[in-house]
Amino acid sequence: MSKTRIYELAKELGVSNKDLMGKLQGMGVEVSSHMGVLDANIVEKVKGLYRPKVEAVEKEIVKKGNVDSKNTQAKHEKSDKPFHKKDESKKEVIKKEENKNEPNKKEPNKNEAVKTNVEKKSGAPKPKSGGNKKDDKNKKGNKKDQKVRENPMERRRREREEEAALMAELEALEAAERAANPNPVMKTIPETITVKDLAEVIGKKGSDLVMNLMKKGKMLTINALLDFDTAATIAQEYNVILEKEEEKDIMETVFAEEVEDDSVLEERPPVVVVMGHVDHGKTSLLDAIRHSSVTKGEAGGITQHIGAYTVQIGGKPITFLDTPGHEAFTAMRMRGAQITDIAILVVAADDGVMPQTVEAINHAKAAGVEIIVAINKMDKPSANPDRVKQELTEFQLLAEDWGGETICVPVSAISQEGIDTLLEMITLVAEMKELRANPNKNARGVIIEAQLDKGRGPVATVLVQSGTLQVGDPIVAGSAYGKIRAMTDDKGRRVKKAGPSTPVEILGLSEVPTAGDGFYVAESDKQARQVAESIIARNRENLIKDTPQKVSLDDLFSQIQSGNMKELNIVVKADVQGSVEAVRQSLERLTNEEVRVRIIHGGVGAITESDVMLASASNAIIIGFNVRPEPAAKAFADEEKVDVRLYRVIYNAIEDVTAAMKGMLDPVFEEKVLGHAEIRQLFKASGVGTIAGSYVKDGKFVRNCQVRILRDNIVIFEGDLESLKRFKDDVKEVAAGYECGLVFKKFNDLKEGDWVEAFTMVEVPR
Ligand SMILES: Nc1nc2c(ncn2[C@@H]2O[C@H](COP(=O)(O)OP(=O)(O)OP(=O)(O)O)[C@@H](O)[C@H]2O)c(=O)[nH]1
Repeated sequence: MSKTRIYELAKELGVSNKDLMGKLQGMGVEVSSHMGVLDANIVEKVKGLYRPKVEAVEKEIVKKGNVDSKNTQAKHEKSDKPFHKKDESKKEVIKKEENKNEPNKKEPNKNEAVKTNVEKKSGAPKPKSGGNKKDDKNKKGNKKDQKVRENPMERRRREREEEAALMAELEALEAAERAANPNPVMKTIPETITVKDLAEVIGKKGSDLVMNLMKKGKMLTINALLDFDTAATIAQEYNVILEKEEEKDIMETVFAEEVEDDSVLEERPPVVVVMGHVDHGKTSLLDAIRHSSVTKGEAGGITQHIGAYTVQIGGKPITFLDTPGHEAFTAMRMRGAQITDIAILVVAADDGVMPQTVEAINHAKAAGVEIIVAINKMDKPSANPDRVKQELTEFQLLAEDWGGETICVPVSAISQEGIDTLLEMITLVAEMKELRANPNKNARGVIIEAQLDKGRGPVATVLVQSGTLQVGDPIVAGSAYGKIRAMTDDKGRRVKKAGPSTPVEILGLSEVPTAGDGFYVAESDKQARQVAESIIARNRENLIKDTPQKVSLDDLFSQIQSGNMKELNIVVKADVQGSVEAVRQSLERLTNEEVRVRIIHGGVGAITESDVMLASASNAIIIGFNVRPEPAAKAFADEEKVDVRLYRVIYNAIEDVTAAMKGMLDPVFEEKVLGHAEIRQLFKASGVGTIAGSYVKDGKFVRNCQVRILRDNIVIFEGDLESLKRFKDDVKEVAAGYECGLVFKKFNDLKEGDWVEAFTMVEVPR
């Protein structure tokens, strides 16, 4: 019967001699040293004792999914198949499991462990046969016989061979691992991440990651926050490459353009503005409308004034903006607020179409707003509605009863005549326009007016455009933000909600917002504050960067080329109506396939702030004939970067616009001062004239430059330099600190002490 020494069996089982000897003693086998010899039946018993533990550990690993069952089986059957990394982890577990039983035991080195495992599974150090278990068992028996017969030399050689074979297997294992995972996994994470979340990203258990970090000397809890770089370094170990998530612009989140599905849209009331010439009855009409609804039983108040109000007509609400006039309307538009659906154009029946009526028409048209004409003061004996209708035809507003499409309603704000009809017409037009909005979402809208109330703080009237505004909503409007503390409707009643087209007064903003600013409901108070802060920062930047340039003749061509410009809007102001019409016709005729030239407003008189406002809101240029901008309008145009061109001859304006459209405007020249010289002595030379002996004080004088001569700071001559001399010679240039002789073209009336300024005209890029 074959005999096995204790140390040989210990090696075969991958346990320490001490461990094995302990086990043997427990079995009642007498052992004195690790050189002791064991009978085969004892060896089998010992192996039987160790096997369940090994198998249990293996089963556990399979259960954990660390080893796929197929692989395990294959490995039990085919020991010549290359190892997988998973086997390695299994070996680690086996080792740990065994070490647990014997805490003092030194861990065998990696290769030994691998070897032991191979031996355990195959029953032979490195069998090359792919035979069945039975065969293996037989071989095992042979091997033991062989071991017993081996002399120490042979044994060492065999061990070296086994080791080499195992090393080769290890290498193969690593290669297989690399082949199985050729590319690292890419994942994105935010700027910071908790250990737990990072574990999830790299597909590990949080506790495992904590352990790993601990081994590296980093004592972190599962909820500890890691910065991106630390997280990336850790992830790399797991073959995961991390990238930083792009920070989503909070402004984009809040201001994202709304694309609404048709199914979520519901009918909303129209928003109406009243416009017209001064004294034609805008305010009276708004009062009459409000009054008519109050007398029809609407409780509350005429007294309450919140910048907008809603009236009910046949159960259908209409919202009126309480600030009449096209300036207020365009000022809002200039700030980007498009809130009006319908404009009521008030024309006094006894006065007819007047300059501001024309402005109102053009402002409304430029905004693409539907116009309903209210022919007012019909109670007056001098009322002549037909004349009004006639005059309106000049502005492409043809009354319905004259075969056109413009609704004209004769009314009297004083006698209330026709007010009901006017309101009915508004609801009719609104229906035709199919005004709709989604009420079931966070609200958005516009600040209509705002002020600081001593007791209540910033108070703002807002018009909800979509969604439903609610008390408690975190709101942001320009640089103002806050949680809505309270809401009041136009009748002075406390309300909790306000849907589309509803005006309400709100409390709770951090500061007074600007009329025309949009308001948005944010996801949280924090987000509202962050957005407001971003807006403040952006405004600060804009102050430095300045307002963006609007369209100008100078860059018209490049804008046409880039496809940004499909329409050239122009406001024309002239000294007489004839010029306005002449210019309108000539300019509109320049329309070509690429650009439509559109005169959005034409009028007689100086260029006003209202003109600049319209131009700014409609991205238009202003052309003036024999008129100048009012001082305030000039400053306003500079501020708004509106291009204002002034001409005395219509032809020049047409020529400029034509050239601008073709990108062929004449180059622009700018004066550049070269230097100054003082005339110190005068000489007369026959055939030359007067030579001014001068001293160049600063800069330089060059041949053929232009000059202006100043006497007591008054320009007495401006023209060309005939010749520039140093002593008797003509020279190209004389620098500061040198004397020279100057001769001026066709000018000799000089005095000693006169100053000469040399300048040249240089072309500047447009
Ligand atoms: N007879 C008569 N007078 C009217 C009517 N509507 C307004 N008025 C008078 O016309 C004058 C001007 O009316 P407002 O309502 O102030 O006109 P407005 O267009 O608001 O004027 P501004 O605010 O200055 O632009 C007032 O004296 C009104 O009493 C009307 O239907 N009939």
